[in-house]
Amino acid sequence: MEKIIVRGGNQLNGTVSVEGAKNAVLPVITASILASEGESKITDVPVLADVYTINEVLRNLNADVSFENNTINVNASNTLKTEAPFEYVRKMRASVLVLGPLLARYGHANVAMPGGCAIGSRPIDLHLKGFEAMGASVHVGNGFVEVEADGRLQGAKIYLDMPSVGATENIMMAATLAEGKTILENCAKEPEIVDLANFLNKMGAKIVGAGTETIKIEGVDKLHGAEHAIIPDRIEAGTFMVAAAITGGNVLIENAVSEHLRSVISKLEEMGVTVIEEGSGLRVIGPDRLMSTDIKTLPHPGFPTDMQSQMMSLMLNAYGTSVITETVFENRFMHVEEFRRMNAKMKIEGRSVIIEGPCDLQGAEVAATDLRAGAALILVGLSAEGFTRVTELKHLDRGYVNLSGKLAALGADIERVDENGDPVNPHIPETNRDRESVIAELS
Ligand SMILES: CC(=O)N[C@H]1[C@@H](OP(=O)(O)OP(=O)(O)OC[C@H]2O[C@@H](n3ccc(=O)[nH]c3=O)[C@H](O)[C@@H]2O)O[C@H](CO)[C@@H](O)[C@@H]1O
Ligand SMILES: C=C(OP(=O)(O)O)C(=O)O
Repeated sequence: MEKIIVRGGNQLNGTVSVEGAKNAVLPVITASILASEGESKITDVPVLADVYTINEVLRNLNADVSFENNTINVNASNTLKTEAPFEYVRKMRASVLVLGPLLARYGHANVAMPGGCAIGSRPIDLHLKGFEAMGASVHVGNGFVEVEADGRLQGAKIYLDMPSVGATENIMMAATLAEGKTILENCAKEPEIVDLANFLNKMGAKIVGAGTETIKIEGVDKLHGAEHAIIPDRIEAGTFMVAAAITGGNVLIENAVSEHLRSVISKLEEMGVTVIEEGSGLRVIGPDRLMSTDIKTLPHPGFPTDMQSQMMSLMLNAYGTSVITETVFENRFMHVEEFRRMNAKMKIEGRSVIIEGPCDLQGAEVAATDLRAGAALILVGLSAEGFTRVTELKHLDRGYVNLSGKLAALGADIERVDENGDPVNPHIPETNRDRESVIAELS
C-alpha cells in the first residue's frame, strides 16, 4: 500500500495549475449517454480514479468510451443496457447519476443503491421523488433501485426539499427528454450544475436558469453528441490556496476561478491571507501570523463542505479560537481523530468543532478517512514538525491528480512511496496504474 511522506516546515512558492473539476466531469460523462446519435468529446478531463470508474460504468452499459490525453470520447448511439451493478456504485456514489439519463432515454433504469459513506448517510430520496413527479414508478428492493416509466416522462413542477447537487443533476438530465416543461425549484446552484446545463444545451437540450434557484427545462425529442471543456476544479484550487497560506508561501494558482471561490477567499482574507486576481488565476500569499475565524458549511454560494477539512488544517495554525460548523453532511468529522494524532487541540460539540490554535503540530502516521481528509492531513503535515505519513491514498486518488508531485514542485518536502519505500509515479491513481488504457495513455 502506498503512502505519502511529508516533512513540514518548507514554504511553498511558484505556480501550480488546477485540473478540470471532478464534480463537473462525472455528471457530464453520465449526461453523454443521453445522446442517441453522434459522439461527445469532453476535454480538460482530470486523470482521477473516479473518472476511470464512471468510464467503466458506461462501458458496462454498452457505450463506447475512450480516455486519452485528458480527453474522453463517448459514443452512446448503440442500444444501451439499463443496469448498473453494485461493484461500481460501491466505489463511487456518483454512479447513481446514470439513473436520470437511462430513465429518460429508455424508460427504465436499475441501479444498485449507493448506501452511506464515511461522511454521512447520503440518501437519494429527492432524486426518486423527482422521477416520480415526472410519472415514473420507483421500486427499491434487494439492494437495487429500479425506476420505470410507461412511455415518455412528463414534464412537472418539482420542489426540492433541499438543494441537493445530485438530485438537481439527475432530475435536470431526466427532464431534457421529457414531454413538456419541467420547473425545478429550490435547486442547487453550484458551478458544476451550470457546467452540466451548458453541456446538455450543446447536446440540443433547452435549459434555462442553471445557477439560480429555479431551472426550467423544455423537453426535446432527442439529443446528440457535443464537445465540451470541463470547468476548473474549485476544490483543488482551494486546497492549493490553503497550502500556500499554511506555509506562509506565495503561490500563483492558475485556472482558479475567483467567482467560484468567493466564500473561500473571504474566509482566507479574514484569517490574514492575501488573495490577488492575476491573469487567469489567483495569487495567494500567506501571512506571518494566521488569525482564527468561524465557518459554517452551506450549499453554494455558501462555504463548501468539500473545503471543510482543509480549512480545519489552517485553523490549527491560527491564533485564537476557531469554530467550524458542518451543516451539509451529518458525519464529516472523521478526520478530527487523525488530526489529534498530530497533537491538534480540538473538541467536537454536536455539528461543530472548536479549535484552540495555534497547535504545536507534530508529524505522525495517519490515515485518510475520505478524499478531502486525505488532502487535509497532507496540509497539516506541511505545517507540522517532523515527518507525517499519510496512508489510505485510494481516497485521495478519487479526487486529486498528483497532489504530492504538485506540492513538491512548489517546494514541499514530500514524496509518494510504495510498500518498499521506493518512489512511485503519482500521475496515475494507484488502482488504475496497470490498466491498458493508462499504458496507452503513457506511450
Ligand atoms: C460527485 C459530486 O458532485 N459530489 C458532491 C455532491 O454530492 P451529492 O450530490 O451527493 O450531495 P447532495 O448535495 O445531494 O447532498 C447534500 C445533502 O443532501 C442530502 N440529500 C441528498 C439527496 C437526497 O436525495 N436526499 C438527501 O437527504 C445528503 O444526505 C446531504 O446531507 O455535492 C456535495 C455537497 O456539495 C459535495 O460534498 C460532493 O462532493
Ligand atoms: C464528497 C466528495 O465527493 P463524492 O460526492 O464523490 O463522494 C468530495 O468531492 O469531497
